[in-house]
Amino acid sequence: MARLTLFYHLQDVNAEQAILELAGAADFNKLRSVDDLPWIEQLEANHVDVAIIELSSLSREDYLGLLDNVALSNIEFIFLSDGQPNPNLDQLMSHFAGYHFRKPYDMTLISDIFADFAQYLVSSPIRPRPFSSELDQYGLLVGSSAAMHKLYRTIRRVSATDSNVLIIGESGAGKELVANTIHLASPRLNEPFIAINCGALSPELVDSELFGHVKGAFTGAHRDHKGVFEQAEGGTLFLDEVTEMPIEHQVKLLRVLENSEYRPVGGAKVQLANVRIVAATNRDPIAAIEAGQFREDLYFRLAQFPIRVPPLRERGDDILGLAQHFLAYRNVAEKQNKSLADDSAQMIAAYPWSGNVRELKHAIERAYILADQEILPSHLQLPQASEMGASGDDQVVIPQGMRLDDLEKIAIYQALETTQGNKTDTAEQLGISVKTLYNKLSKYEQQVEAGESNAEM
Ligand SMILES: Nc1ncnc2c1ncn2[C@@H]1O[C@H](COP(=O)(O)OP(=O)(O)OP(=O)(O)O)[C@@H](O)[C@H]1O
Repeated sequence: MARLTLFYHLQDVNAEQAILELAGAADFNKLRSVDDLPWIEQLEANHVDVAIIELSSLSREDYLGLLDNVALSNIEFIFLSDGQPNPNLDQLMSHFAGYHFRKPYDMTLISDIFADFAQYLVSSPIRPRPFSSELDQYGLLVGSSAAMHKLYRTIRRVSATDSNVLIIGESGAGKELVANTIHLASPRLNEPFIAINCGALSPELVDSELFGHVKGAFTGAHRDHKGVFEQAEGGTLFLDEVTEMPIEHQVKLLRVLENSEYRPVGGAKVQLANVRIVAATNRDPIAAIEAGQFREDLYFRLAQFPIRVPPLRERGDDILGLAQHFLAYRNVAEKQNKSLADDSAQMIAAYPWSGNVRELKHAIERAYILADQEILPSHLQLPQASEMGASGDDQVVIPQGMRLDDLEKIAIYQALETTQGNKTDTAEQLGISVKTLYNKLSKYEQQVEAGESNAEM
């Protein structure tokens, strides 16, 4: 196995010496930054696994150079600073699940973190096997790449606390799985996990959905109704697509996050919420604030601990690994043994995937339905790069005797792809309500996971 490389860019010579002598650093080749080249360029030019960077100040230029820089996305970062507030570094941390330590540095901790990195940064090549998955799993998340292991470690750390968490990631990257995994890894795991989609709350009922109502509070309130804060009492409340909540309603969330108090509609008594909040967005929250769609004060309340979910395209061998994983689960559920042809595996590995794991999952599901035994490239129906984004010729060849519900599933997956995972647009395109779409998607997930795809009559 090749040795891992530790890049260091440090100004404090004593700290530099202490870091190089750490036991945890022993397994790394060491690469010192040179003075006459910006350190980001040096990182881009070398194969680096871990970078420890001491910054008296992180410039705006550095921040932009780091942000969404695919070349750097698989590097584990540790930033060291003198502790002076630095907005660029703060913003960077809201996108990166990296470490930031302030002076005086805890060398034992840094050594442990190096050792932790060394243990996980070993990538094992995936040998495609049709009937079993080879990927590591943490909670509900599957993946063996360095990017996923970094995510697992972040989740493990945040789960032990009661901080609010803001999960930032592209559509379909696995934000809900991350939220659910945080709950499962937290001391609240035996209490409820309640998820709501903030973009799908009906404007008239938003108070009632969040805080509940008492019987007779308004026309149609025939009995008491528990809002999501009460349903999640003692557990975790997942606020999905939080930036999609109309801005005028966001203040309602802010109030309850500030003092934990809420009052059901029509109720006389104020209730106290004991709920851990995990929120998610597929937008850049800073951009949403700048665009006037997201309250800055709510952002700061929610983002006590920001977590970035790596997009699928940054997960290396996990891409083919996930394809195998979804296929293996489907085979077990259907009691079949369909396999991926070699050229299909190559096609999956080489395909320019977006950030969306759902897209890959759907491609496998669709191909599974279309293939009799061996999944050929034509079954995958992956648009050529030149066709991506264009409407193209989307004809699906429907095998004879295909079940109506499979046909419906293909139509839903296809529509989700054309809308890039936007559920409101998908529902509209298909002529169904967003709620129906959610119900159908959650049924498909349960079918695959519980192995019941053929059980319904
Ligand atoms: N690491 C993973 N391992 C296994 N399945 C995954 C992983 N990440 C995502 N998925 C699958 O991809 C789909 C999308 O995941 P999820 O709903 O958590 O994403 P999301 O980011 O919350 O999506 P959206 O932006 O639409 O709300 C689900 O079917 C989920 O099971």
